[in-house]
Amino acid sequence: MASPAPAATGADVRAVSSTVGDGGLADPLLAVGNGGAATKQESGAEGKYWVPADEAERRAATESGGEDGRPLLFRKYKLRGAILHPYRALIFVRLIAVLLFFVWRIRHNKSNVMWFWTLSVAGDAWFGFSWLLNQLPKFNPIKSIPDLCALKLHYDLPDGTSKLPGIDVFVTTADPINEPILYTMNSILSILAADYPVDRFACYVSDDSGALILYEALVEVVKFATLWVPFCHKHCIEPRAPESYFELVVPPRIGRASEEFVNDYKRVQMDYDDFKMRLNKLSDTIHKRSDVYNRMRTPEGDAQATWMANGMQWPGTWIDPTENHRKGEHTGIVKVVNGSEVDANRNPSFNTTDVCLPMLVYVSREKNPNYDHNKKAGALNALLRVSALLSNAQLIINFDCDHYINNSQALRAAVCFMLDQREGDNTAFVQFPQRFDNVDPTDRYGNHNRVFFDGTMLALNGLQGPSYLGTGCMFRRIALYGIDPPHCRPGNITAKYGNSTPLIDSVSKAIKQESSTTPPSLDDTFVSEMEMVVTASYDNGTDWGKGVGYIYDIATEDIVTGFRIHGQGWRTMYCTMEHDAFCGTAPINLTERLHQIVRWSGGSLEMFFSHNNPLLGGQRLQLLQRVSYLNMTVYPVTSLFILLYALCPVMWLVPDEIHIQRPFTRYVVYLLIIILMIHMIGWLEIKWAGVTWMDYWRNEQFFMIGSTSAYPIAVLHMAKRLLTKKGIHFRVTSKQTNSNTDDKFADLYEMQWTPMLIPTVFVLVANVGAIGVAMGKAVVYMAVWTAAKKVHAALGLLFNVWIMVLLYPFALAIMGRWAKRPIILVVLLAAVFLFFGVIYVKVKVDASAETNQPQPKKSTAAVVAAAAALPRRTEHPKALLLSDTTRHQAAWWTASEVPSGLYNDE
Ligand SMILES: O=c1ccn([C@@H]2O[C@H](COP(=O)(O)OP(=O)(O)O[C@H]3O[C@H](CO)[C@@H](O)[C@H](O)[C@H]3O)[C@@H](O)[C@H]2O)c(=O)[nH]1
Ligand SMILES: [Mn+2]
Repeated sequence: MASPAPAATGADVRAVSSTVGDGGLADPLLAVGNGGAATKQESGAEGKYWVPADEAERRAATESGGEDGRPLLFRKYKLRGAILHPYRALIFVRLIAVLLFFVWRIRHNKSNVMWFWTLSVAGDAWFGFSWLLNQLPKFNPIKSIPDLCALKLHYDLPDGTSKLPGIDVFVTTADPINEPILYTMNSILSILAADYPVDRFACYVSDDSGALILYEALVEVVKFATLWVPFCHKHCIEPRAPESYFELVVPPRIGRASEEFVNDYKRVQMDYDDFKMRLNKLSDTIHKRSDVYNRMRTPEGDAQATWMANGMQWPGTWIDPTENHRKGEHTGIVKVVNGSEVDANRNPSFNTTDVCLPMLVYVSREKNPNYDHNKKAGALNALLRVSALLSNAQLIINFDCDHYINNSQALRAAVCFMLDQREGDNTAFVQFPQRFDNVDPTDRYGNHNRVFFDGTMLALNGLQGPSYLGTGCMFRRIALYGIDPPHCRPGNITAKYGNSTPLIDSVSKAIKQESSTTPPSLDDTFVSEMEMVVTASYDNGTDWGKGVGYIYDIATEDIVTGFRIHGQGWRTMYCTMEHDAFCGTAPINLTERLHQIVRWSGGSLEMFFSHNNPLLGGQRLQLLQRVSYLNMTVYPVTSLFILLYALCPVMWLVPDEIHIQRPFTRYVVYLLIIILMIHMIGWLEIKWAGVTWMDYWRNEQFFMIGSTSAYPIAVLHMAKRLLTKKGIHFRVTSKQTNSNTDDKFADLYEMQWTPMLIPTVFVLVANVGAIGVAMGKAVVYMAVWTAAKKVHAALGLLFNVWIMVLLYPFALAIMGRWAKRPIILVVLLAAVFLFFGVIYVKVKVDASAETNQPQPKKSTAAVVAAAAALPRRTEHPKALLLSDTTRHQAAWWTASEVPSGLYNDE
């Protein structure tokens, strides 16, 4: 787990010694992990479970000098037979077991509540099916490790120049408040300082808020970058996002570090503090300046404009919003922030010629209330077009504004896959895992989602490749243009790119891989062309958002964009690095996190009910790749069954006894076998994925929380969309932290109630209450129960407790600040159990006093058991969240039928 301490030490060592310039990839077997202790453990796992898979290819390449003289730039590893064979065998055996179990249930259709029995068998079938969807694509995990040394050897020329391909880096931001400017600027600084030839990459920032403050912040970034970038290059600084660097690194002292480094460090740190101060003051500066100009130049009664430093009115949104100058309604803006000239005088002491910065471009596409802006996908497509005109790089990488480059070698790592002799030309994108540095140490809401990133995606890497996950993904430009991969012999280009002739020309240039070596001159005609391609109406009548660019009409553009690309026959690669490539922020507030999950799971369902349905679309999808997309689009449905089972304990309120499945003992034995098997498979997955039990467990817990809140809401949204045609609103995840406190994790304790949380509260209360009642029952009936009944009751209770344990992070969440002392929860729970127990005993004793009939009507414990019967996690669609190892076990939910038989069978 990403604990700040070991990371700090690592960064410190790197900064001081200046020796690690290759991102720590010298040993390819150390390719996964995030530093410190975790790395040690994981690298051990690597050596143990992974073996080279491409020795023959490498030999052939060496002998022949390569098919076309191009080098092999990554290494492939497969799972060692000692773990792969048992893993596959277990999956097979479990499949048989689940089928037998299912047949057995059908043949023993004994229940006195037949509708419940039928429902539970339907649930059984669904869980079994969705477990298969999740499990099958993991049959052959493959790890690919970039070979940075080989890349250097072949593409960096001895004269200091380079043959590396061009990269256009995209950053999207939508809101300067919810997405704090400081984070965005840090992300941009890490990009500008990345280890890549400065004339070969450019950074494009999309600002969907159209605010002057963001543009002026970029101007400040350029000023600070002229110091920061050479400092990073000179001392091999990691990470190259200054905020994280200064936070993680112990300030160097003379004696431990060279005097030169200490002096440079101090100077840059001071300059960084100044830079932050200027950023903080920007809002004020703009206000004051605008007041002055408005007083001087705005006639009485006219709208109060917002003014730029050069004395011109800002074309975007104004502080006092007015027609054509408000959020959602303003003209398009494209501005090259730094051009090519940089103030070289600012770094006289760094003795380096490396003062140039990559081109930095500010883009705010036109907003017009009469058009759908297609959220992030629309913003990215606008960047695609502007960059096509300006630099037209062959490769593109996009970042959310809160994700920075954590390993300066990351761009090079991705390029290794794109240029490799074997599959390079057919590789459409290289996806990196998402890592986060603001997550609480115990990762209460499973934000790290390691099971998904390190397990599921690695498995897909053995098929056609990982899906596109949003941020930290490098694309081949032509793959985004809807063009077929070379192995499919692309035909004529029929896609409609709109009516910008320079843009259409740039497409043919991109196909021929001609990058423009001479940047276009930014004259008026050219600037208006750039503004034309970011107008709100540009997409009309074109294929943008359909077959070209990032796909529209869905809450999650990522999964569906990746799907379309895979469907055309492209392959993709997954790249993990020992020192994490990128790092970002995740919502550690439960409500914020659940909103994110609603968007992801809602987007998945939207995809299922669209023409991008994995059963219909994607001609060239490999079978198992298709299965994995199917899994990613249907998994939220599972939550409906889970919710139903989790609510079963309310049955203790019903006086009649319920029998769903008999004979009971045999039933429980079958169930336990199936459950045990799913965890054995999970255990093997943990091993090969190099994740911890804690990651696995958090995944289970959060799947349960989501299944009783966010996923059912997504299903409702989908139903609404089918009826009303209105999609899910893209609610930008708030990255604001509670600034009134010093506590880095204050957001964790901020409880924000939303209706979505009600079902989970209900499930929690039902289960806690049921345990209390079960305890009461034990007091009343212990003396009359047979041994078998006691065992059954204990089993029921166990299941019930299991649900409670799964919902533990939720219980902490609703305690708000009180959760800082979890002991309060323990005491509270004990009190509630006692309360329900006492009430039960009291009611029962009173009732038997009246009727003199002490026999229990129905087993609480059994009912309780029902609750426990949950199926487990499913796959997260967009991965971000879900788990996936074992998913649905028919078994678990079947446990819900425990109530049926508890006291009646046998
Ligand atoms: O109208 C919009 C809405 C969003 N964004 C940007 O989109 C990115 C992602 O938005 P965020 O609210 O942070 O979503 P997350 O849930 O954190 O993002 C995850 O999920 C998204 C899909 O739902 C992916 O696109 C992201 O890459 C992935 O990190 C941010 O940079 C936003 O600025 C825009 O540019 N314009
Ligand atoms: Mn985000």
